[in-house]
Amino acid sequence: MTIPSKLRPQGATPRGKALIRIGAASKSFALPKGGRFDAVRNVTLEVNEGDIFGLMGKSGAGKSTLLRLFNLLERPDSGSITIDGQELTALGKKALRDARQNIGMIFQQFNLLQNASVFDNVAFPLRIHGSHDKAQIEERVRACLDLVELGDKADTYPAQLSGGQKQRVAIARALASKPAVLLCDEPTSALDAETTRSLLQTLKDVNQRLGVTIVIVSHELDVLGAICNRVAVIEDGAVAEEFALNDGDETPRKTALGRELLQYARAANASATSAAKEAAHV
Ligand SMILES: Nc1ncnc2c1ncn2[C@@H]1O[C@H](COP(=O)(O)OP(=O)(O)OP(=O)(O)O)[C@@H](O)[C@H]1O
Repeated sequence: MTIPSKLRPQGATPRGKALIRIGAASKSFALPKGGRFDAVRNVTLEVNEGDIFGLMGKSGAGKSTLLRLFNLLERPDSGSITIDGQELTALGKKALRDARQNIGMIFQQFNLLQNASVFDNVAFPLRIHGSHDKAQIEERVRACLDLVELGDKADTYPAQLSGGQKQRVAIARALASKPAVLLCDEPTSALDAETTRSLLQTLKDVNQRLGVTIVIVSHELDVLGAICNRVAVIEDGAVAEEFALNDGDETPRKTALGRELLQYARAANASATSAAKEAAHV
């Protein structure tokens, strides 16, 4: 897939620089019978520009809550959330709305507007952020739909699409405002294995060719092993360990999940290498 340069995020920082800083963030929820539950506990994390950063952990560990702190869908009780140099918790409503244009998000259940066409779903974030230039919206929506290979589906409605196609529309919508960051909450959990593979390839392309930094929550180790360069293992709302997938052989991992993930990453690497070799012989 070739991604035209006009789709590249504006103001992208050089690869390798810290783009996201979560500083000692905590989040608790009120329990129905009184008291509070600590879903995220004192998390400090850095995600570098160009990373595909995975948040892994058992069910209920706090992964989704942590991810939702990144764009203040959940506001932390304490701590800071800095994206592209802006501390989000310090921003007023309008400035936060603007800052969120730099942070796209996709969800397990796609969250598309059912009564709107594919075109209007992708145009939605542009229109609500005050873009009134029809020609510009048209150009941007078409470019985003081409990017996810759904250029021919602009006039169809979500109900007429497969799960994989719905998630592609969600990606196109998330990229419409040229964000530097894409947050993915269990993006492949509702998809079959083959559709998952092709969607992961799209996310890799978005990362490598557009330079979009990706943070992905998944309970599927094969998914994280196939696309992440760095991961954090979340246990009881805290970071149990954090590591780069390519330094796994040298450093013993602290957690069982960390060790298991490395096996998946090696398997993904081996299959990518053999696919490349096969392709080279064709
Ligand atoms: N809005 C909320 N109100 C009360 N408790 C919540 C709320 N959101 C999350 N929690 C609780 O916080 C904990 C962490 O939830 P979270 O969804 O972040 O976990 P997770 O690691 O993403 O789990 P899963 O993989 O099952 O989605 C859970 O015990 C959950 O019940």
